[in-house]
Order: sequence, then C-alpha cells, then structure tokens
Amino acid sequence: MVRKGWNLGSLVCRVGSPGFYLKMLAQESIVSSPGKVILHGEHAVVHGKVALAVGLNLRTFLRIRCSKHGKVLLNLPNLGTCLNWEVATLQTLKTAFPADSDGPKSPSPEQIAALKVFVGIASESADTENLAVLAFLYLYLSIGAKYRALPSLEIIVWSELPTGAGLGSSAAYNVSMAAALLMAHGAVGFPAQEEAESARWTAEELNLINTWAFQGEKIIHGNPSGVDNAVGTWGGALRYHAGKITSLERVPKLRILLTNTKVPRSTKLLVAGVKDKVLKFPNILNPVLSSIDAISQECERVLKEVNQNPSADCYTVLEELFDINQHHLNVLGVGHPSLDRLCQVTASHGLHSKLTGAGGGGCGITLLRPDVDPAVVEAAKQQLKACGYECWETHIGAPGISLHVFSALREEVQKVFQTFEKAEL
Ligand SMILES: Nc1ncnc2c1ncn2[C@@H]1O[C@H](COP(=O)(O)OP(=O)(O)OP(=O)(O)O)[C@@H](O)[C@H]1O
Ligand SMILES: C[C@@](O)(CCO)CC(=O)[O-]
Ligand SMILES: [Mg+2]
Repeated sequence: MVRKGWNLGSLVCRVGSPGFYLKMLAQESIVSSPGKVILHGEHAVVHGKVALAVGLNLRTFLRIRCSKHGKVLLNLPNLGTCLNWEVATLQTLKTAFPADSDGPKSPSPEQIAALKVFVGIASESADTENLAVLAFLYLYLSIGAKYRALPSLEIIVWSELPTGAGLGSSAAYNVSMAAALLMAHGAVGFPAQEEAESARWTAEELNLINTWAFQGEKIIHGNPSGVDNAVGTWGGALRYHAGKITSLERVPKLRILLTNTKVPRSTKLLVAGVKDKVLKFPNILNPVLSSIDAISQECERVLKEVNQNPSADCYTVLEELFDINQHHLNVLGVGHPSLDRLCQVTASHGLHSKLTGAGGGGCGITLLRPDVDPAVVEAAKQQLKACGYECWETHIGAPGISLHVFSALREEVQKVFQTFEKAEL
C-alpha cells in the first residue's frame, strides 16, 4: 500500500520497502496527541473503578528527525530543557536494557536507578520535570532493545497544554513519544493521510502506541491507571475500567469552562497519597471509591439520555454529580484551597465545578448548560481571573494521536518548530 507521510515534499514510498526506512532516516515526521479532561473517576480509576474521560482541544506536538550524526537530541522547550547524548554513550546503558523480544514491559527499579545515575538525578528527587527525560530515555532504550537499534535522532516536544495542571500533559507527551519512536523503528507505519492536516493509525498500531506510552506514564505517574494515555491515543470520549477501554459514542457537545488555578502539584505524589490513605482507612475510603464508581456510571447513563432527549433535568443531575464527586475527592485528600475557591466562585453564579485530573491544585471544570446566560459565564470568568486563575471555554472530544503534514499545521505551531530549526547538537 503506497502511503504518504512526509512533511518535506510529501515523499511517496512503499511502506516496508528497504528504501522506506532509509528514507525515514533522512526525513522528519510530526505527531500530536491531545490533552484530556476527566469528567469523573480520577484517582478511583487507579483502584479499579470506572472513569469517564474526553480528549481536549489542546495538543502536544512532537517532531522527530532521524539523522546520521550519531547523536540523540531531546529538546523540551516547555521545560526549558535541551539535552543531547552520543548514541555510543547511550549504548553503555544496554546492560540495563538487554535485547528483548517481548513487548512493552514495566520499568524496573534497576532501570530507573541506572537512568537516574546516567542523567545525574538524585534518587530521592521529586522533581517532576526530570521525569520527562527519564521517560524519554526509558522509551528510547526499551523500544531500541525490542527492535534492536538505537537510531540517531532529533526530537522536539512542544505543548499547548499547561504542564502539571491535570490536563494529561504527561500522557500527551508519552503517547507522542511512543508513536514517534515506534515510527522510527518501522514498528508502526505511516497512516494514509485521510485529511490534509493529519492522519491516524490502525487499531493494532494504536494499541501498540498506547501500551508503550503507558510505560512512560509509569515513570511520570508512578502508579498510573492508563486512562490518560488511552485518551491521548484514541481521543474522543472514553469509558475506562481496569484497562478496558470503551469509546462513548455520540457524547453530547458538553460545554465546559476550564480553569487553571496555576497551583503546581505532582500527580505522582497525589496518587501515592491516595493509595496510602486507602490503605490506612480501607473501611472508610473504599466506600468512597465505590461511590465515585457509581457517579461515573450514572454520568454515563445521563449522557446517553442527554443525547436522546436533552432536558433540564439531565443537566441538574450532571451538576449534582459534579458536586458529590468534588466532595469525595476532598475526602480522598486531593482537594486544595484554590479548588475550593473555584467551586465557591462558580457556585455563587449558580454553576457547578469539580477538580479534574490529579487535583491538589491544577485545573477544575465547570459545567455550562446549553442555555446558560452568557453574562453569567462572563461574570464567573471575571471573578475567577481576579483570583489569579486562567479560564477558558473549551469543547471536548478531540481526536487522538495523529500524524501531520507540516504545511497543514496551524501557523503558530509551524513557527514553534521553525524557531528551533537550527537546534544545535
Ligand atoms: N510538553 C512537555 N514537555 C516536556 N515534559 C512534559 C511536557 N508535558 C508534560 N511533561 C512531563 O510531565 C510532567 C507533568 O506530569 P503530571 O502527570 O504531573 O501532570 P499532568 O499530566 O499535566 O496532570 P494529570 O496527570 O493530573 O492529568 C512534567 O513535569 C514533565 O515531566
Ligand atoms: C489521578 C489519575 O487518576 C488521573 C490523572 O490525570 C491518575 C491516573 O489515573 O493515572
Ligand atoms: Mg499526568
């Protein structure tokens, strides 16, 4: 099957032909993955409960160039980080990443320790920004061990998402990285360009991308459920339950006001805190997790009803579910005064909010009814901005991992990559 997939001159070549991968070594590709909003189920989903999550119309873009200069360049402008290594130096880590015929595996403590020593990160460091470098190295070396090659690469990752704010920035990073590295090894092909600006992979290839991305999330989240990388891979609206992913068909175009409290926090530490609390108070908190599970399932039922015959009662139920879940998340210990303030401000305008993602600061979501008075929304936004928060209306259901033709990217995104065109090795 002849496919296009190139940004430069739309090189046309036959996937799988010997010349195909040689051309890959000289060319570049740009992929992107969406952020996400969890409607219900954050934290409970780590403990086997149902979560409902949707793709967000803010994306992380990754440009990969295979080259022959014998180096690996990792440029992360959102973190102000730009690192490069000789491939020969990375080869020294092969002992921790032996050739492996199996598929994706969880990072071992020994591999993490070896990577931390290699990068020079103190073992007890909780600095989440370093985790991006560890996640990249883990994926580069593990996928290289699987496909028996450590290619010379230049990778730049740039995101529209606020990092560490609960919108799945780590998952969008890991999904984009997994897709790009698998492409570099020819483990996933170049999808037919259905639309001018992006293209998508087969179900089997998406599963492979998602499974590798999940390994990267284990480095950044510690004990992730997998819901975030699932949304980053498939996009749309998903029901996630213990690894089972169900696309929610025809989810209504819920109007959501997204608010970033800008309070930094670490998903890894928040997830670990909830686990410790559940272990300490199982009889108190397991019922809370079960109640959140029921909230997710009731929300799913109501969303279907909204589709069939939208009524005011449906939105009243959705608002009540937001309120109940927010209280449960406070009980789990992942609330924050900034999120309480967000809920109070919107409640004073008759709107209902809850945190989204790991909590502890970061982002909250406010449900907007289709017939809400725009003046009410504007008044709430002004008051939230006066709190120092950033808020914007968004729509949900963005597409998952996609391959882009450079010329079809939004000009702003093109400019970002052109800015780094001359990245020094
Ligand atoms: N564009 C990016 N460039 C480099 N690293 C990134 C980028 N986006 C996310 N990361 C990595 O992910 C970390 C944030 O992940 P974390 O899981 O704590 O927050 P989140 O994914 O935004 O929120 P949540 O997991 O609650 O949805 C950053 O500290 C960084 O290590
Ligand atoms: C808090 C959590 O449930 C969602 C973070 O976006 C963690 C996870 O599921 O990996
Ligand atoms: Mg994350």
